[in-house]
Amino acid sequence: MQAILGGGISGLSAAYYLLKAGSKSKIIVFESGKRVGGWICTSRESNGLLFEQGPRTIRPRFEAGMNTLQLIEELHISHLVRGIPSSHSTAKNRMIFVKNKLHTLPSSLLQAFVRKAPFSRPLAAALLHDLKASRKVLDDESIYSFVERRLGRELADYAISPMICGICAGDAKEISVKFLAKSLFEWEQNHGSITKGLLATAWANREKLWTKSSVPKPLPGTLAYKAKQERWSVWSLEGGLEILPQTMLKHIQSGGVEVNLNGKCSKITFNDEGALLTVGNKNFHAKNVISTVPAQRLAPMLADQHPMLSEELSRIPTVTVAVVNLAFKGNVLNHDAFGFLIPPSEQKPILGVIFDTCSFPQNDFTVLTVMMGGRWFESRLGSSPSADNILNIALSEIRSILRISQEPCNHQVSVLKDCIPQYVVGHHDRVEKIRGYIQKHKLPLSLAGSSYDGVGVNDVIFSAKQAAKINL
Ligand SMILES: Cc1cc2nc3c(=O)[nH]c(=O)nc-3n(C[C@H](O)[C@H](O)[C@H](O)COP(=O)(O)OP(=O)(O)OC[C@H]3O[C@@H](n4cnc5c(N)ncnc54)[C@H](O)[C@@H]3O)c2cc1C
Ligand SMILES: C=Cc1c2[nH]c(c1C)Cc1[nH]c(c(CCC(=O)O)c1C)Cc1[nH]c(c(C)c1CCC(=O)O)Cc1[nH]c(c(C)c1C=C)C2
Repeated sequence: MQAILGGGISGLSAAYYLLKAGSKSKIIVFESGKRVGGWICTSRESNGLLFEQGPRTIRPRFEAGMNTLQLIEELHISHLVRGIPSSHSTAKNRMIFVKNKLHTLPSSLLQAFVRKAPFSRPLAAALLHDLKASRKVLDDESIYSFVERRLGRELADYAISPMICGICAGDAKEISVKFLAKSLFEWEQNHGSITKGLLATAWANREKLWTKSSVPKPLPGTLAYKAKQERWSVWSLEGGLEILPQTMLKHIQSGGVEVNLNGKCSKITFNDEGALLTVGNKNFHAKNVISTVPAQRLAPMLADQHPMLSEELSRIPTVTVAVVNLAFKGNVLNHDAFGFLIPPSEQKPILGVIFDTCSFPQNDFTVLTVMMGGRWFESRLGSSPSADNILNIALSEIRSILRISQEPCNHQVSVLKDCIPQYVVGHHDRVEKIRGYIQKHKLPLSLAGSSYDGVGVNDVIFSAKQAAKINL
């Protein structure tokens, strides 16, 4: 038997790819909760409105993005895909709230040469800063410190810090530069500055500019091809993103995969035949295990037999995010944008707001999602804020920032406990050490999911595909 821990999108994807590759063993997915999908969760209100609790948009680009689109095709749900072209207002308008004002961030190369508040200089001037700053030889550092050193403090405060909030609800002063800017960091380490590294790379690749790129090109007729032709910035699914795990569940079950809901795994003991899993009060023998549960959940399962591995896994932290979905009758927004983020230096109780219906309209309603907490959950919201408390903070902030005085017709408050891993300084080395330990001890265990190689939906599906390949 091949065991998969976790029935989120990565666990389901692992089962899907094992099945697709023709695995002959019985495949069992163990999911501790009573539903599959993990953080992908869409709810439908009684008046038909859709609320997304977790992810709502997926990027189509790069190998992992194209892979997800291929998966969508294989699941026969391409007709539900709604792409947002990069010319759309929500792709162009991403805002930050600084000093009591909303500012649209530059979204084109041209705009980088013009001064735009809250920046005191055009963004392109940061390149001069980079050329003047001396190289600092380091193994890793925080993305905030890297950007502050090389490009200046304003970029670190007003571009990078909110962006890190908008991806992992984390503090840029703690998150590794390798999370988002690995190439830029390497350019400094190898060439002395980002600019010199960029020029050296462009020069080294000058011939490839006119020949075939190494990134696979989508084939005509595929969804990835359509995404490229139509220049999608992001896409979603008509009816909500949860259709993806639901469709996948039906597909893998019809292929013979067993999905055990309420199947919390509490212990893994490796032996000569593979692994013995303790799930509730039952034991299961597996030839190998693909874990897609958060590293901190896997850690206690291995503590008795592999304390060092368990210790390293438990050092990958997570944060909790409070999500408030709000719906209003009519259009209550004065902005046509993706939404806005608030840099942590502003010390506001919310992280940002997504203007859902600007991207995907829902009849005559405005749907907004307010995100709160993250790395600052306890310090800004307290240790266990009530749902009413969270709702009131969200409403008071959107009243003051967006000037919305109308009461919402629908609302939903959710606290997503430990939902996003934090790739803090040293994360890449830690993951290497963890995988090195597994390899050295020849454990029949593969790791996938958001704790290791990327936190987006594309990343985790791709990580599950890689894990399935190893386990064939
Ligand atoms: C608020 C929010 C917004 C997001 N927005 C975006 C976005 O816009 N775009 C994007 O690409 N990504 C986004 N993401 C990230 C994306 O949602 C995640 O990367 C992805 O859903 C993670 O899937 P997973 O299967 O790896 O993990 P999970 O969804 O965490 O699934 C793991 C599963 O394991 C189960 N489990 C835990 N412990 C055990 C155990 N002991 N035994 C058995 N099962 C167990 C859990 O119940 C869970 O179902 C967002 C995430 C959040 C939280
Ligand atoms: C404030 C909290 C959060 C918001 N979104 C997320 C959190 C934790 C989660 C999230 N958003 C994105 C990703 C990564 C997807 C990927 O492909 O890797 C995750 C895990 C996408 C995203 N959303 C915003 C940005 C800048 C990004 C990065 C990629 C991209 O450019 O598309 C913007 C944004 N996110 C949030 C808000 C309020 C917001 C506003 C502009 C919320």
